[in-house]
Amino acid sequence: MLSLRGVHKSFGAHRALRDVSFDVARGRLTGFVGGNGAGKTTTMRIVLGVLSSDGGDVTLDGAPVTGDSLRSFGYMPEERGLYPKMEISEQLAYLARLHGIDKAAATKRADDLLDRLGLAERRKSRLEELSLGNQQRVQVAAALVHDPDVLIMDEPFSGLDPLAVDEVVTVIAEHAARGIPVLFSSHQLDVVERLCDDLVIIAGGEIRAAGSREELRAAHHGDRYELETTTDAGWVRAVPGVVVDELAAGTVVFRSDKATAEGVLRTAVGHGGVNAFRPLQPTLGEIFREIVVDSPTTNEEDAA
Ligand SMILES: Nc1ncnc2c1ncn2[C@@H]1O[C@H](COP(=O)(O)OP(=O)(O)OP(=O)(O)O)[C@@H](O)[C@H]1O
Repeated sequence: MLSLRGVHKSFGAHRALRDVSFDVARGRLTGFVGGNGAGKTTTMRIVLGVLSSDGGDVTLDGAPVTGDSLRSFGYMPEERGLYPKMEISEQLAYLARLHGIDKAAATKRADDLLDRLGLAERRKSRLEELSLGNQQRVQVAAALVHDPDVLIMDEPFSGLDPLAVDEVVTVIAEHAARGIPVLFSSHQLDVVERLCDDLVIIAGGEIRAAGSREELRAAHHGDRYELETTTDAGWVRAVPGVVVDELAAGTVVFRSDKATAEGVLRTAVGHGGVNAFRPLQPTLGEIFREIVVDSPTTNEEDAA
Protein backbone atom coordinates (compact mmCIF):
# COMPACT_ATOMS: atom_id res chain seq x y z
CA MET A 1 0.00 0.00 0.00
CA LEU A 2 1.17 3.49 -0.84
CA SER A 3 0.48 5.86 2.06
CA LEU A 4 0.74 9.58 2.62
CA ARG A 5 0.65 10.94 6.16
CA GLY A 6 0.53 14.58 7.21
CA VAL A 7 2.07 15.95 4.01
CA HIS A 8 2.46 19.75 3.93
CA LYS A 9 3.66 22.05 1.17
CA SER A 10 3.77 25.83 0.79
CA PHE A 11 4.88 27.94 -2.17
CA GLY A 12 5.95 31.19 -0.51
CA ALA A 13 3.00 32.34 1.58
CA HIS A 14 0.58 30.07 -0.28
CA ARG A 15 -0.19 26.80 1.51
CA ALA A 16 -0.75 24.37 -1.35
CA LEU A 17 -1.15 21.22 0.82
CA ARG A 18 -2.17 20.90 4.47
CA ASP A 19 -1.93 17.68 6.37
CA VAL A 20 -2.59 15.48 3.35
CA SER A 21 -3.11 11.84 4.36
CA PHE A 22 -4.57 8.98 2.34
CA ASP A 23 -3.85 5.43 1.16
CA VAL A 24 -3.64 3.89 -2.29
CA ALA A 25 -4.29 0.17 -1.91
CA ARG A 26 -2.67 -2.52 -4.03
CA GLY A 27 -4.85 -4.04 -6.72
CA ARG A 28 -7.31 -1.15 -6.71
CA LEU A 29 -7.77 1.93 -8.86
CA THR A 30 -7.80 5.10 -6.78
CA GLY A 31 -9.15 8.26 -8.39
CA PHE A 32 -7.79 11.60 -7.19
CA VAL A 33 -10.40 14.26 -7.75
CA GLY A 34 -10.35 18.00 -7.18
CA GLY A 35 -10.92 21.31 -8.94
CA ASN A 36 -8.24 23.40 -10.65
CA GLY A 37 -5.46 24.26 -8.23
CA ALA A 38 -6.74 21.87 -5.54
CA GLY A 39 -3.32 20.27 -5.07
CA LYS A 40 -3.41 17.03 -7.11
CA THR A 41 -0.27 17.60 -9.17
CA THR A 42 1.64 18.94 -6.17
CA THR A 43 0.71 15.80 -4.19
CA MET A 44 1.73 13.48 -7.04
CA ARG A 45 5.05 15.27 -7.52
CA ILE A 46 5.80 14.91 -3.81
CA VAL A 47 4.99 11.18 -3.95
CA LEU A 48 7.43 10.86 -6.86
CA GLY A 49 10.16 12.87 -5.19
CA VAL A 50 10.09 15.44 -8.03
CA LEU A 51 9.13 18.04 -5.44
CA SER A 52 10.12 18.03 -1.78
CA SER A 53 7.45 18.41 0.89
CA ASP A 54 7.68 20.69 3.94
CA GLY A 55 6.77 17.77 6.19
CA GLY A 56 4.99 14.44 6.34
CA ASP A 57 5.71 10.93 5.10
CA VAL A 58 5.24 8.93 1.93
CA THR A 59 5.65 5.17 2.41
CA LEU A 60 5.24 2.02 0.33
CA ASP A 61 4.23 -0.98 2.43
CA GLY A 62 5.45 0.89 5.51
CA ALA A 63 8.94 1.72 4.15
CA PRO A 64 9.85 5.31 3.20
CA VAL A 65 9.78 5.90 -0.56
CA THR A 66 13.38 6.52 -1.64
CA GLY A 67 15.35 6.97 -4.87
CA ASP A 68 15.70 3.19 -5.13
CA SER A 69 11.99 2.37 -4.80
CA LEU A 70 11.07 5.31 -7.06
CA ARG A 71 12.85 3.63 -9.99
CA SER A 72 10.07 1.07 -10.09
CA PHE A 73 7.30 3.72 -10.15
CA GLY A 74 5.49 4.55 -13.38
CA TYR A 75 4.60 8.21 -13.79
CA MET A 76 2.54 9.99 -16.37
CA PRO A 77 3.20 13.67 -15.70
CA GLU A 78 0.78 16.49 -16.43
CA GLU A 79 3.29 18.16 -18.74
CA ARG A 80 3.89 15.42 -21.29
CA GLY A 81 7.61 14.98 -21.83
CA LEU A 82 8.36 12.64 -24.74
CA TYR A 83 10.55 13.29 -27.79
CA PRO A 84 8.43 14.67 -30.66
CA LYS A 85 10.80 13.57 -33.44
CA MET A 86 11.48 10.01 -32.31
CA GLU A 87 9.60 6.94 -33.60
CA ILE A 88 7.17 5.88 -30.91
CA SER A 89 8.18 2.19 -30.68
CA GLU A 90 11.87 3.16 -30.51
CA GLN A 91 11.07 5.78 -27.87
CA LEU A 92 9.16 3.37 -25.65
CA ALA A 93 11.83 0.68 -25.98
CA TYR A 94 14.45 3.30 -25.06
CA LEU A 95 12.50 4.24 -21.89
CA ALA A 96 12.21 0.56 -20.94
CA ARG A 97 15.98 0.11 -21.42
CA LEU A 98 16.61 3.08 -19.12
CA HIS A 99 14.91 0.94 -16.47
CA GLY A 100 17.37 -1.91 -17.08
CA ILE A 101 15.22 -4.07 -19.37
CA ASP A 102 17.29 -5.81 -22.12
CA LYS A 103 16.87 -4.77 -25.74
CA ALA A 104 14.76 -7.68 -26.99
CA ALA A 105 12.40 -7.57 -24.01
CA ALA A 106 12.14 -3.75 -24.22
CA THR A 107 11.20 -3.89 -27.91
CA LYS A 108 8.64 -6.62 -27.29
CA ARG A 109 7.13 -4.76 -24.35
CA ALA A 110 6.90 -1.52 -26.37
CA ASP A 111 5.22 -3.26 -29.30
CA ASP A 112 2.81 -5.20 -27.06
CA LEU A 113 1.71 -1.98 -25.36
CA LEU A 114 1.28 -0.13 -28.66
CA ASP A 115 -0.80 -3.04 -29.86
CA ARG A 116 -2.97 -3.01 -26.71
CA LEU A 117 -3.47 0.74 -26.99
CA GLY A 118 -4.57 0.59 -30.64
CA LEU A 119 -1.33 2.01 -32.08
CA ALA A 120 0.21 -1.08 -33.73
CA GLU A 121 -0.13 0.49 -37.19
CA ARG A 122 1.62 3.66 -36.02
CA ARG A 123 4.62 2.11 -34.30
CA LYS A 124 7.03 3.61 -36.86
CA SER A 125 5.45 7.10 -36.69
CA ARG A 126 7.17 9.98 -34.98
CA LEU A 127 5.27 11.25 -31.94
CA GLU A 128 4.65 14.66 -33.57
CA GLU A 129 2.88 12.96 -36.51
CA LEU A 130 0.16 11.57 -34.23
CA SER A 131 -3.11 13.23 -33.23
CA LEU A 132 -3.17 14.63 -29.69
CA GLY A 133 -5.30 11.71 -28.50
CA ASN A 134 -2.84 9.19 -29.92
CA GLN A 135 0.10 11.10 -28.39
CA GLN A 136 -1.76 10.74 -25.11
CA ARG A 137 -1.93 6.95 -25.60
CA VAL A 138 1.84 6.90 -26.14
CA GLN A 139 2.25 8.82 -22.86
CA VAL A 140 0.21 6.14 -21.12
CA ALA A 141 2.41 3.45 -22.71
CA ALA A 142 5.53 5.33 -21.53
CA ALA A 143 4.32 5.14 -17.90
CA LEU A 144 3.72 1.39 -18.23
CA VAL A 145 6.59 0.20 -20.39
CA HIS A 146 8.89 -0.89 -17.53
CA ASP A 147 6.11 -2.83 -15.79
CA PRO A 148 5.97 -0.48 -12.78
CA ASP A 149 5.35 -1.53 -9.17
CA VAL A 150 3.36 1.67 -8.49
CA LEU A 151 1.51 3.74 -11.07
CA ILE A 152 0.86 7.48 -10.69
CA MET A 153 -0.95 9.21 -13.55
CA ASP A 154 -1.84 12.89 -13.83
CA GLU A 155 -4.95 13.30 -16.01
CA PRO A 156 -4.39 10.17 -18.14
CA PHE A 157 -7.78 10.53 -19.84
CA SER A 158 -7.75 14.19 -20.83
CA GLY A 159 -8.14 14.59 -24.57
CA LEU A 160 -9.14 10.96 -25.18
CA ASP A 161 -12.34 10.00 -27.00
CA PRO A 162 -14.67 7.56 -25.18
CA LEU A 163 -13.31 4.50 -27.03
CA ALA A 164 -9.74 5.48 -26.22
CA VAL A 165 -10.74 6.00 -22.56
CA ASP A 166 -12.03 2.43 -22.50
CA GLU A 167 -8.82 1.04 -24.06
CA VAL A 168 -6.62 2.93 -21.61
CA VAL A 169 -8.83 1.96 -18.66
CA THR A 170 -8.57 -1.74 -19.62
CA VAL A 171 -4.78 -1.61 -19.76
CA ILE A 172 -4.50 0.32 -16.46
CA ALA A 173 -7.00 -1.99 -14.74
CA GLU A 174 -4.92 -5.02 -15.81
CA HIS A 175 -1.86 -3.48 -14.17
CA ALA A 176 -3.84 -2.76 -10.98
CA ALA A 177 -5.13 -6.34 -10.97
CA ARG A 178 -1.53 -7.59 -10.78
CA GLY A 179 -1.50 -6.05 -7.31
CA ILE A 180 0.07 -2.63 -7.80
CA PRO A 181 -1.25 0.62 -6.29
CA VAL A 182 -2.65 2.92 -9.01
CA LEU A 183 -3.42 6.59 -8.36
CA PHE A 184 -4.71 8.83 -11.13
CA SER A 185 -6.15 12.31 -11.20
CA SER A 186 -9.03 13.34 -13.41
CA HIS A 187 -11.55 16.11 -13.92
CA GLN A 188 -13.84 13.66 -15.74
CA LEU A 189 -16.08 12.65 -12.84
CA ASP A 190 -18.16 10.27 -14.98
CA VAL A 191 -15.01 8.36 -15.97
CA VAL A 192 -13.73 8.30 -12.39
CA GLU A 193 -17.10 7.10 -11.14
CA ARG A 194 -17.20 4.29 -13.67
CA LEU A 195 -13.74 2.89 -13.16
CA CYS A 196 -12.52 3.72 -9.65
CA ASP A 197 -12.59 1.38 -6.70
CA ASP A 198 -11.50 4.10 -4.27
CA LEU A 199 -11.69 7.88 -4.34
CA VAL A 200 -9.77 10.71 -2.75
CA ILE A 201 -11.34 14.17 -2.96
CA ILE A 202 -9.09 17.19 -2.42
CA ALA A 203 -10.04 20.87 -2.24
CA GLY A 204 -7.91 23.86 -1.28
CA GLY A 205 -4.99 21.56 -0.45
CA GLU A 206 -7.00 19.51 2.08
CA ILE A 207 -8.32 15.97 1.75
CA ARG A 208 -12.07 16.33 2.08
CA ALA A 209 -13.10 12.70 1.65
CA ALA A 210 -11.45 9.35 0.99
CA GLY A 211 -12.76 5.81 0.79
CA SER A 212 -14.33 3.27 -1.49
CA ARG A 213 -16.91 4.42 -3.99
CA GLU A 214 -19.60 2.56 -2.02
CA GLU A 215 -18.54 4.12 1.29
CA LEU A 216 -18.68 7.62 -0.18
CA ARG A 217 -22.07 6.99 -1.74
CA ALA A 218 -23.43 5.64 1.54
CA ALA A 219 -21.99 8.59 3.51
CA HIS A 220 -23.51 11.11 1.08
CA HIS A 221 -26.73 9.32 0.48
CA GLY A 222 -28.48 12.66 1.04
CA ASP A 223 -31.73 11.00 2.14
CA ARG A 224 -33.34 11.28 -1.29
CA TYR A 225 -36.05 8.93 -2.41
CA GLU A 226 -38.04 8.28 -5.57
CA LEU A 227 -41.63 7.11 -5.32
CA GLU A 228 -43.75 6.01 -8.27
CA THR A 229 -47.43 5.71 -7.41
CA THR A 230 -50.37 4.56 -9.48
CA THR A 231 -52.23 7.83 -8.71
CA ASP A 232 -51.27 11.52 -8.50
CA ALA A 233 -48.48 11.97 -5.93
CA GLY A 234 -49.09 15.70 -5.25
CA TRP A 235 -50.17 14.95 -1.67
CA VAL A 236 -46.52 14.19 -0.78
CA ARG A 237 -45.85 17.97 -0.78
CA ALA A 238 -48.03 18.35 2.32
CA VAL A 239 -46.27 15.68 4.40
CA PRO A 240 -44.37 17.31 7.32
CA GLY A 241 -40.59 16.82 7.08
CA VAL A 242 -40.63 16.26 3.31
CA VAL A 243 -39.00 18.50 0.68
CA VAL A 244 -40.15 17.68 -2.85
CA ASP A 245 -37.41 18.10 -5.51
CA GLU A 246 -39.34 16.82 -8.54
CA LEU A 247 -42.97 15.95 -9.15
CA ALA A 248 -44.50 14.64 -12.37
CA ALA A 249 -47.93 12.95 -12.18
CA GLY A 250 -47.39 9.78 -10.13
CA THR A 251 -43.62 10.13 -9.72
CA VAL A 252 -42.07 12.18 -6.95
CA VAL A 253 -38.45 12.70 -5.87
CA PHE A 254 -38.19 13.97 -2.32
CA ARG A 255 -35.83 14.45 0.61
CA SER A 256 -36.66 13.42 4.15
CA ASP A 257 -35.31 11.30 6.96
CA LYS A 258 -35.72 7.53 6.67
CA ALA A 259 -38.67 7.24 9.08
CA THR A 260 -40.61 9.96 7.25
CA ALA A 261 -39.87 8.29 3.89
CA GLU A 262 -41.22 4.99 5.23
CA GLY A 263 -44.34 6.84 6.38
CA VAL A 264 -44.76 8.30 2.86
CA LEU A 265 -44.48 4.79 1.42
CA ARG A 266 -47.15 3.44 3.81
CA THR A 267 -49.48 6.32 2.95
CA ALA A 268 -48.89 5.78 -0.79
CA VAL A 269 -49.86 2.12 -0.41
CA GLY A 270 -53.01 3.26 1.43
CA HIS A 271 -53.78 5.74 -1.39
CA GLY A 272 -54.12 3.01 -3.94
CA GLY A 273 -50.79 1.56 -5.00
CA VAL A 274 -47.05 1.87 -5.50
CA ASN A 275 -45.11 0.91 -8.64
CA ALA A 276 -41.66 1.60 -7.22
CA PHE A 277 -39.91 3.10 -4.20
CA ARG A 278 -36.14 3.49 -3.90
CA PRO A 279 -33.47 5.52 -2.14
CA LEU A 280 -31.51 7.50 -4.78
CA GLN A 281 -27.74 6.95 -4.97
CA PRO A 282 -25.90 10.23 -5.49
CA THR A 283 -23.59 10.50 -8.49
CA LEU A 284 -19.94 11.35 -7.91
CA GLY A 285 -20.70 14.77 -9.39
CA GLU A 286 -23.35 15.37 -6.71
CA ILE A 287 -21.03 14.12 -3.95
CA PHE A 288 -18.22 16.31 -5.25
CA ARG A 289 -20.50 19.35 -5.34
CA GLU A 290 -21.71 18.68 -1.80
CA ILE A 291 -18.19 18.20 -0.41
CA VAL A 292 -16.31 20.83 -2.39
CA VAL A 293 -18.68 23.49 -3.64
CA ASP A 294 -21.23 23.60 -0.84
CA SER A 295 -18.70 23.66 2.01
CA PRO A 296 -15.69 25.95 1.58
CA THR A 297 -12.22 24.88 2.66
CA THR A 298 -9.95 26.64 5.08
CA ASN A 299 -7.85 27.92 2.17
CA GLU A 300 -10.84 29.38 0.38
CA GLU A 301 -11.94 30.98 3.63
CA ASP A 302 -8.43 32.38 4.02
CA ALA A 303 -8.62 33.78 0.53
CA ALA A 304 -12.05 35.33 1.05
N1 LIG B 1 5.81 25.83 -8.53
C1 LIG B 1 4.80 26.49 -7.96
N2 LIG B 1 4.97 27.74 -7.49
C2 LIG B 1 3.95 28.41 -6.90
N3 LIG B 1 2.71 27.91 -6.73
C3 LIG B 1 2.48 26.67 -7.19
C4 LIG B 1 3.51 25.89 -7.83
N4 LIG B 1 2.97 24.68 -8.16
C5 LIG B 1 1.67 24.72 -7.77
N5 LIG B 1 1.38 25.91 -7.18
C6 LIG B 1 0.09 26.29 -6.58
O1 LIG B 1 -0.32 25.25 -5.71
C7 LIG B 1 -1.72 25.02 -5.82
C8 LIG B 1 -1.96 23.56 -6.21
O2 LIG B 1 -1.57 23.39 -7.57
P1 LIG B 1 -1.65 21.97 -8.30
O3 LIG B 1 -0.97 22.13 -9.63
O4 LIG B 1 -1.15 20.93 -7.39
O5 LIG B 1 -3.22 21.79 -8.50
P2 LIG B 1 -4.04 20.70 -9.33
O6 LIG B 1 -5.05 20.14 -8.39
O7 LIG B 1 -3.12 19.74 -9.97
O8 LIG B 1 -4.76 21.61 -10.41
P3 LIG B 1 -5.18 21.36 -11.95
O9 LIG B 1 -6.34 20.43 -11.91
O10 LIG B 1 -5.57 22.73 -12.39
O11 LIG B 1 -3.98 20.81 -12.65
C9 LIG B 1 -2.24 26.04 -6.82
O12 LIG B 1 -2.72 27.13 -6.11
C10 LIG B 1 -1.01 26.38 -7.62
O13 LIG B 1 -1.10 27.70 -8.15
